[in-house]
Amino acid sequence: MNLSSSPSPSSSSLARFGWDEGWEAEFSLYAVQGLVPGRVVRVDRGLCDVATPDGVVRADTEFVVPRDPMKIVCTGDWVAVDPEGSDPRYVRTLLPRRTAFVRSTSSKRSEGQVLATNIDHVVICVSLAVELDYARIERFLALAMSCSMGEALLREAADPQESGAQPVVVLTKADLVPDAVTRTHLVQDVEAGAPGVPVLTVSARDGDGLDVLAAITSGGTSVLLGQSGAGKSTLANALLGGDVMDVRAVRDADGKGRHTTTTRNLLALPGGGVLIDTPGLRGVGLWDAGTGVGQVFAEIEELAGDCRFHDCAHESEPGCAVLDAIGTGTLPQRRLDSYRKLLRENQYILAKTDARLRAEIRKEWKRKGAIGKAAMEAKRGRLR
Ligand SMILES: Nc1nc2c(ncn2[C@@H]2O[C@H](COP(=O)(O)OP(=O)(O)OP(=O)(O)O)[C@@H](O)[C@H]2O)c(=O)[nH]1
Ligand SMILES: [Zn+2]
Repeated sequence: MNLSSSPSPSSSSLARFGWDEGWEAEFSLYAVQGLVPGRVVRVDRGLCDVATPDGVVRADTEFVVPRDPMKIVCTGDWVAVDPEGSDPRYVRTLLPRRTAFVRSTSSKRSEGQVLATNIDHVVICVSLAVELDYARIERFLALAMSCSMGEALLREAADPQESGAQPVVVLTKADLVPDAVTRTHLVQDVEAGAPGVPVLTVSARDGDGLDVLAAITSGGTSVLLGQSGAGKSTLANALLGGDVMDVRAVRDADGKGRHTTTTRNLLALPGGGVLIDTPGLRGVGLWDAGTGVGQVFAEIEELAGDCRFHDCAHESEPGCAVLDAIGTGTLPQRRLDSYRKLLRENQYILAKTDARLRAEIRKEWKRKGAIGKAAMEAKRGRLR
């Protein structure tokens, strides 16, 4: 194996973990210092497993422990570690994140928990075994959108062209809806509530639609979100195919055989692309995306408190503290634009959720009405 500290020849093995020209450019500063690039596949108690051109190595995060909990080394991060020879290796720096999946830990705006970083696709899994819950799908979509906005917070010098994570809705267990026309209607229903978001049906059982999903996940890093029982693990296994063994073999490449029993939270997919599955992401449904806006843009909400008008829209109002901050340069225009975009998206989702909710309630009434009518008729029949 090539153990050269120059990233160009040795980092080609990192391509399967998502290494690209952008990361190479970000890393060049550390390459000249002889550091080795790698992607964090697992974190626990101040240590992490890092996939490097030398195989998976254990590294200590002591030198990169930040005050800010949002900057704690996380699964999905790209880092620079010591070259081989130092034991233990240390994580020397964290490359700027492209996206971050953040969960607010409380209703206070200060604390956030980073669940996974550098995600390109948020795959929202929805089971066709039960009736579609549109409000829930929309909550997951809001979450996916907040992931793309995480970048604005964590990467001040972000390229505005970078769009962040893309959501995709996968209707799982499609084999349970054998009628193609019904399946198409269900897809159209979900599409109507999620403009611009791809919606597909997949059956892990008979393999239908798996190729379409695999094509999406083959580029970049994906996470699977969804209710318990939505079929995430089954889909992950289907995407990983027989390559799970191969992944283990790579893990042993550090030759020390110390961590062979631990699980990884980041896996290279055999068809290309990377899958992140962390326990933290599993419970993400508890997160309220609506409150996320104020947390991600806390400084804007704080400024807004000083606006002359209570309901200031920060457009052209006199005495607007937000616009003042733009004027003096303390608040970047890009931040305000991102804030407005997310607020708009949130309002749109909330409005839609309410409409859906009303439709659901109406449907439930009708259903109950029908049951009541049937029961009445049955009773009458018996009396006759
Ligand atoms: N009919 C059918 N059943 C499926 C399919 N995929 C998964 N299932 C079943 O759905 C159930 C739940 O699947 P899981 O993959 O464990 O769901 P999960 O989302 O990982 O659930 P948690 O681990 O609780 O988050 C299991 O009994 C699976 O066998 C499918 O394509 N068709
Ligand atoms: Zn204002």
